[in-house]
Amino acid sequence: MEDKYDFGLIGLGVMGRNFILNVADNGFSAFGHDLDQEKVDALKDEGDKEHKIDASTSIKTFAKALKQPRKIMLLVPAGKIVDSVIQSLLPHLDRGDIIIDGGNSFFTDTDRREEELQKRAIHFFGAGVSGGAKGARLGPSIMPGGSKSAYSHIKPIFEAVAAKYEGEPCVAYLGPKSAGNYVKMVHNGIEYGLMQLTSEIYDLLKKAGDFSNQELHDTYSQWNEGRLQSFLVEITSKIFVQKDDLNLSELGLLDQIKDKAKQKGTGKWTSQNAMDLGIPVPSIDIAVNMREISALLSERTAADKLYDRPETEKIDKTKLAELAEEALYFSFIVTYAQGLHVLAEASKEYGYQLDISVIAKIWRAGCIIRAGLLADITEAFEKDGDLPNLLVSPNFVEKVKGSVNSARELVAFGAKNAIPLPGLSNSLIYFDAYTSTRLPLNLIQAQRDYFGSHTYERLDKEGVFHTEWD
Ligand SMILES: NC(=O)C1=CN([C@@H]2O[C@H](COP(=O)(O)OP(=O)(O)OC[C@H]3O[C@@H](n4cnc5c(N)ncnc54)[C@H](OP(=O)(O)O)[C@@H]3O)[C@@H](O)[C@H]2O)C=CC1
Ligand SMILES: O=C(CO)[C@H](O)[C@H](O)COP(=O)(O)O
Repeated sequence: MEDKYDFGLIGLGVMGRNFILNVADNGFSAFGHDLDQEKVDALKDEGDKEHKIDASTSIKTFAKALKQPRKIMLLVPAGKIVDSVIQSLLPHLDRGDIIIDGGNSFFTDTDRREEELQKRAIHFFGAGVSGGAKGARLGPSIMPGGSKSAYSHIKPIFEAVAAKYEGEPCVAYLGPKSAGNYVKMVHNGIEYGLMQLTSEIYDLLKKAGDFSNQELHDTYSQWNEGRLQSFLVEITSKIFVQKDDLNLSELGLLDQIKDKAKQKGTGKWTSQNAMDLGIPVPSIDIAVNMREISALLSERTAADKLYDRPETEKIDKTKLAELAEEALYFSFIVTYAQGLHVLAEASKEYGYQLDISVIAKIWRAGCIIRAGLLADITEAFEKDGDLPNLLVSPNFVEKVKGSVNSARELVAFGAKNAIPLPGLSNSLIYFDAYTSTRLPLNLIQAQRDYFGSHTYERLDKEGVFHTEWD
């Protein structure tokens, strides 16, 4: 028994290799498996006196090497590969063993897998991991969901390897079934929204303020020292001054990167599922749309030739940076608000029993959307766990009031000067609509009843009404 390993990891790619090294750094013995001999050999080479690590291309050897109940994490590409890895593992597992899918799997796949494995008395966790390669190596945020009783077996390992925020590990049991995968999916939806916002503000600063890459670096670095402090603002500041390895021109690397953004699906799934739940997330929707529009590069180039655009007015650099900081702060708040709103609704719909303050807490460090704001968000939901929307939190009303007008000014400027600010615009539209007692959708109800007898409700009388409009 002593020779057996505490933890097993399948898929020794970007995330898996780093995660298993992190586990070994924290004093747990760990055994890896990948079909690629080179990756297996590279991991074996990491073993030394302090790190008990081994690996094999044989799934049987891998399973035999693990202590029971086996704790096996998968960090393989989402989709059919996860099913095929589970199938290849099953003949070598015993009742009570635990499989943890750490990848970005779609949440209904996780529910299906959990149900199937339950029949064989195997516990299954969907545990989203965020933080990229560096996070996996040095401390990610981990979002586990699954069987509460089985969580006690993996808790010590996850708490040891997770990022720490003021000493607290950025991992917590989130809820049953696919709760962990779902939360990670929405994390990524918010990630899409924040990335879109930081990108369009970069465009605005360049076009309206003639900011150089060095000035963009200085501005984002300065923002990162203040209330916009976040991983994404920090890395963006660094990206602006990254030199080009290929040195093909005088320009920095960023200026040579094609403006076609790829996507693996988690942002789109967030939008699709939010729509199924009836929760609006326009700041995330538009971020997905913008990646889609960006992919139409040749069509965009052809269309560009057909239309003139107005000459861009210029704004004083200091003034523009001030407006942009306020607008970005406003739209970051709105984007988190939308993501958290989806989580609250999904919790009811799917029975996840999510505690939003705990989710905000474990996002404060380690993950891609970590930000100073998350400490304030945690506090808001600790005060009121049933908060329907961050925008109505007493902690946030003054922050929003103090920044929304800059968003208005820039959205108007962008529209007039043909600089697309879609994330900012959608955040503002969402805010204005969500905070309006009366919207013109009474007219839509009238139209529906006019052409389809769909009925309507009245302000002045209870009940459902239909009018013979003609
Ligand atoms: N990269 C990132 O920043 C993040 C990724 N994720 C998620 O984590 C998961 C893994 O991502 P990532 O590490 O980037 O992916 P990689 O492609 O880098 O790694 C996946 C590894 O799994 C191996 N693999 C594939 N099929 C099998 C199999 N049947 N048996 C054993 N090993 C197999 C692959 O081998 P081979 O290459 O030879 O096929 C590869 O080594 C994905 O779901 C991803 O979405 C989550 C957070 C961040
Ligand atoms: O999960 C992640 C970080 O938290 C991945 O980095 C993310 O999946 C990247 O997504 P996409 O390729 O769609 O931009």
